[in-house]
Amino acid sequence: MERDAIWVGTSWKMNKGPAASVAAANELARMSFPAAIQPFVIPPFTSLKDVCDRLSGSRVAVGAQNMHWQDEGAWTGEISPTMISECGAELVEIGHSERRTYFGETDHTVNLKVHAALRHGLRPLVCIGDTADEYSYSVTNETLARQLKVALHGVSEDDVPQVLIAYEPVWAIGASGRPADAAFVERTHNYLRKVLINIAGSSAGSAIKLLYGGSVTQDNAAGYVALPHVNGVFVGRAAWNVEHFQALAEGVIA
Ligand SMILES: O=C(COP(=O)(O)O)[C@@H](O)CO
Repeated sequence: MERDAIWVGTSWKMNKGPAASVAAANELARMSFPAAIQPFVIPPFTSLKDVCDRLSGSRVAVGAQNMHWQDEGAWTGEISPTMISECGAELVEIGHSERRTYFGETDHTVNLKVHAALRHGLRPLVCIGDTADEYSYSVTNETLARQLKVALHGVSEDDVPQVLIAYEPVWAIGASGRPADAAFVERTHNYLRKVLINIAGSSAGSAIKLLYGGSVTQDNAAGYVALPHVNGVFVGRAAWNVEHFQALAEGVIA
């Protein structure tokens, strides 16, 4: 993975069964992406191994959408870091707002998962974000600082640069969301960088990749990436079609 690359990725969320995932992965494997871009896709668990196999040796990194923090055990329905590694994934998404809102993910479990991912050589992609209420009460920064501090608690300075952070306002995600305006993203990412430097020190805190997500499209992606401290975008709906994904990735640096 290119150290200074701009990260452009998509989670397919609960879309694409095994056949559709394999077809998409085959298309992605044939595509080229600008050298400055680090593309990644995050398929559902049922397709993880197939997608990893098809994209192995390509420029597209593959991740899982969630995981448990234990290596094994009586945790019905869960997937462990060892299972994810064995599939060939390099990344794991942790703490997406849909998991926090509907499946009981907490700052504490996010922290356990970050440590587990790093122990297993997986790159954690930690999602943080303020709710619409928090935004309207102007406590966005307080919420994000808390989420970041707990997520990275106990992570060594050496490991911190492995972590990717996606700032995704909950009010910006999905069909009912509205994209955050660029000035707000700029202010918020500046603040996040300061918090990261405060947590991890200047060198490690500056090295962490900070992505923006929430209603990113081909029209607005380049505007976000042009902002200071925005090192990429994490995209949902606008990148589920692989040709749209490629176009969005190319457009980010056009
Ligand atoms: O949830 C995300 C953004 O979804 P959009 O459909 O782009 O609003 C982000 O985590 C990518 O999955």
